[in-house]
Amino acid sequence: MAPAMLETEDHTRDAAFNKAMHKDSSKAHGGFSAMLKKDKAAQKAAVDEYFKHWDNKAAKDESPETREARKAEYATLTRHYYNLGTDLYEYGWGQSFHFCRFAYGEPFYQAIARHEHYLAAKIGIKDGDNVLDVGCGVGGPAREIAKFTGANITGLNNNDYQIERATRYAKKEGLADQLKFVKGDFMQMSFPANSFDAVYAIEATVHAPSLEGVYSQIFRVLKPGGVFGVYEWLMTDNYDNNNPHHREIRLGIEQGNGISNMVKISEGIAAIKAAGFELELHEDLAKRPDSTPWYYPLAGDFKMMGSIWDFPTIARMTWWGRGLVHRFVYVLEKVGVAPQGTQKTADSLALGADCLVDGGKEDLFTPMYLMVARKPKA
Ligand SMILES: CC(C)=CCC[C@@H](C)[C@H]1CC[C@H]2C3=C(CC[C@]12C)[C@@]1(C)CC[C@H](O)C[C@@H]1CC3
Repeated sequence: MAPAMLETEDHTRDAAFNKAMHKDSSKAHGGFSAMLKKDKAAQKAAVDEYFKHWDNKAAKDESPETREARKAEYATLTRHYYNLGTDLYEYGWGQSFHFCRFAYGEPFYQAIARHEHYLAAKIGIKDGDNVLDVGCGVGGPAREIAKFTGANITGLNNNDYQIERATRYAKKEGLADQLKFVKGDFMQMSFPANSFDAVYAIEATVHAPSLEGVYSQIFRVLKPGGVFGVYEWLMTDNYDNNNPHHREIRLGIEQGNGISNMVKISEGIAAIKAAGFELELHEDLAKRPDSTPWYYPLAGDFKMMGSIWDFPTIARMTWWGRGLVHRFVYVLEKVGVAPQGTQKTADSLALGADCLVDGGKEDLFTPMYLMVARKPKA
């Protein structure tokens, strides 16, 4: 396989765009209020840049060239996806941008935290360890794992706005000494070789144009003998790219979630081995016989709700909850309160959500393929 092309990094340009679009909205209390404080022209530029990859590009017409064009601009595509989606994520989901398993009767945020603890335990993070979180979002998992293990965690992220939010939350929770957040492209990390005791990535490395590329970077910065743990987004091996329905699901997930190139489980396993790791454990956690599937909140299934206190969270994710907010956003956009493109972003997230649920129900997709891999000592 040809090595993935890397996009040239320009942190000054990205910082200027962040300032222009988000202004001081990273200080806003919640996602919804932050959403209304953007610069309209900059937001339009982000919308145009993101949707040029998806508009009028139907699954049935997908060609290797369209995929290559997305892969070539993976960093810009993902950065703008999160410029547009972060506030909606926080409003709808909270500060840990990932799915999780649900035990019987388990409340939503408890299950989210347990999923983070599980990964930290599987890779054996200890008090005082120097740990890297690859693609850290607004730092929900890093804060939880720092509290759970006592480790010092560096969060790597390609989006300045998320770094601002993550830094603010860490400070607010008194974790500033244990956590730091660094801007950068995970395909070309600037950390020295052999610098971390452990590395984890929670539903983030799927944004890479090549899993082998990002796993190789992780291998380089991990100390010999160190462990990498990942929850990977992968199409299952039931996925058939020649089946138009399967393809629509995969493309809907990619568009709704800022992904340039999602691959199958077999390719994920091959990539981690090709990067040099010894794969100690791999398992699709979505296949565990849980009574409540990982996608239930997105499917808005109240019957599966673990606690009555989850009602507002789940309600926001039902088709009517989403519909209500999206209509509200439409009106705000029309009267000029919300920036142009907010509605388009919300619609695209909703399409992605429906495809995630279908992908989960039809066993074509998993957001929790667990791999635990070690960098050999010599
Ligand atoms: C993109 C990757 C790799 C991981 C993020 C996983 C999840 C946290 C998101 C996937 C789909 C997202 C949606 C929302 C929140 C975050 C996700 C579940 C919303 C519920 C946010 C509120 C909107 O009105 C609807 C969104 C649907 C999709």
